[in-house]
Amino acid sequence: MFKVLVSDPISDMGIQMLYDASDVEVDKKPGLSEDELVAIIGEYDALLVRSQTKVTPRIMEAAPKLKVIGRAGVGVDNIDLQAATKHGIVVINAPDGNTIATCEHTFAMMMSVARSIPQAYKKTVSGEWDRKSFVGVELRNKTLGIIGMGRIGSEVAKRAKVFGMKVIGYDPFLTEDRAEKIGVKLGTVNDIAAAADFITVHTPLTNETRHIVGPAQFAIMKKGVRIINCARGGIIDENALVAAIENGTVAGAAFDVFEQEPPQASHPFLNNPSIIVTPHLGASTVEAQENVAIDVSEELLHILRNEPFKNAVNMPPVPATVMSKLQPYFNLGEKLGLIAGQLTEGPVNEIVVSYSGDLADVDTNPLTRYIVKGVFTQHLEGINLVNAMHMAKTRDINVTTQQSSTTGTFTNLVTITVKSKQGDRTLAGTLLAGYGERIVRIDQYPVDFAPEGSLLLISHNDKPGIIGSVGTLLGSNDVNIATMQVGRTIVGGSAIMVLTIDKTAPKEVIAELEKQPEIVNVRQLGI
Ligand SMILES: NC(=O)C1=CN([C@@H]2O[C@H](COP(=O)(O)OP(=O)(O)OC[C@H]3O[C@@H](n4cnc5c(N)ncnc54)[C@H](O)[C@@H]3O)[C@@H](O)[C@H]2O)C=CC1
Ligand SMILES: O=C(O)C(=O)COP(=O)(O)O
Repeated sequence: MFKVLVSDPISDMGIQMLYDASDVEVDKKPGLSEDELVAIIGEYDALLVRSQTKVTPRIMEAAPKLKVIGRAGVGVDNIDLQAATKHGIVVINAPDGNTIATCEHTFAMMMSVARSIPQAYKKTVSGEWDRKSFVGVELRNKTLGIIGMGRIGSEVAKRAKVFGMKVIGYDPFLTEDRAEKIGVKLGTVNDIAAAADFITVHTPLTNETRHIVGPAQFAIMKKGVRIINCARGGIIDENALVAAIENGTVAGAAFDVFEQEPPQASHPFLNNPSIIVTPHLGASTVEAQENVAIDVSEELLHILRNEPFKNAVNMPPVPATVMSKLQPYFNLGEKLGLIAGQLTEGPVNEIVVSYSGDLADVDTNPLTRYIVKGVFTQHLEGINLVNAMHMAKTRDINVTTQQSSTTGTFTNLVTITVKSKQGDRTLAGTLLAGYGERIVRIDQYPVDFAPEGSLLLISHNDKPGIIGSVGTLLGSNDVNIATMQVGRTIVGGSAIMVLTIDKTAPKEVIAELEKQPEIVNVRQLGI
């Protein structure tokens, strides 16, 4: 039974599939402190959050069973991604479900700041009929500057065009083609600052975007500009904004997010008549909350059940075209790693992977992850696809890959060499049409077997009678041989025997085998 902790208010309708799953138990405990979370997180396999729960390294250290943190929303700045990767915890988000809600909230804020709706409402309900103080501005023919043209920024741009606004956009990933398609002029942050009547930001908060709108930008803005932030507190420098309102440059601002949430009562925005605020409500619609909870629950179930999942935040994304080419090789890669890892003596220094044939011209990084995970599986506790590369890096283990279109005998070939001080071990495998995964080389020996079940790898001298004596010894100990393969490079030289056996051979039987003349060593491998 998988235990899921929901530590923020998340739509019940959206997580219905978790309640319905027979292998999942859901606990809803919103509003826990870090200490309270640390005390209970150890029993959970999954944690589901929005933006309130700060998922700190301390919480992850106390969570040996935690496999996945699901963020029902976009921003993952409340989750320590580095710590999650280190602990092998997959972090997923639901990036699409709240785009429209946040875009519409941005528009609501823009309209509100253009027409002073919250200020006018406040006066009107207090009994004052003040029609003079609230003369607004129209959006039509005004210039809107958008910093961050991703999902939300692009939707804002579309709506602005319908309102008759000119739009200038800045985003390092916005191509001229795409900008033209959505009718947006490209510009820099300073171009936007100098030309815009309204400026809205839609980037994540990163080192580059922190205070991307600061004193230097306010200094070149047009008088009467209005500023909107429905993305993250800190993208716009809060103090510089207050100063720009005081010196008459900025006519008004609308903020849904703050550098510190919730803001302290003394925060300068809270008693400034030119600034309107909402308490991080961008994604708070019934529809968005249902969407994000459904999306994240679906992925969460896949991860808990070890099923393929789309993209995780702390793993590089794999385009669908690459995924369809690579997926058939994942199992082969992991098993090659698993066998090579078990054969290697002493600490691993380096892993060299070479891909050839069909794998020559595809991004094989995701497959390398499976191989590296396989190599470490028997040696490092908690290794998984999320932390495999991180584990290698933090242990100074070089992972290098090569690609070549030379096919040789096989249409595709994955060869891995695991290097240690005690020597190198090399394995090669292929996907054979109609036969599935085959291991076709161990060190210098050509072999051909399916990597499954229990394997016995026997290094021996190529002398008559050895195969018979191995068979007799195993048979008399009730160990049934399913398949047997012998590999040698020269007649009478050193050779290996690969046996697939129906059940694990007892230790005494392995010891007995090792005593046989001409047998050099015997390794039992689990795959
Ligand atoms: N107020 C709220 O409740 C909500 C706030 N958000 C915030 O909105 C942000 C944007 O969300 P989406 O549009 O869904 O994300 P997105 O990932 O689709 O778009 C973000 C865009 O910012 C761009 N960007 C990154 N660094 C930049 C830089 N230095 N300068 C200019 N552009 C840069 C990226 O290239 C990307 O196109 C999220 O990161 C989140 O922080 C999202 C949902 C709800
Ligand atoms: O999705 C996001 O990035 C948001 O900021 C929404 O946050 P929330 O889920 O409403 O706490």
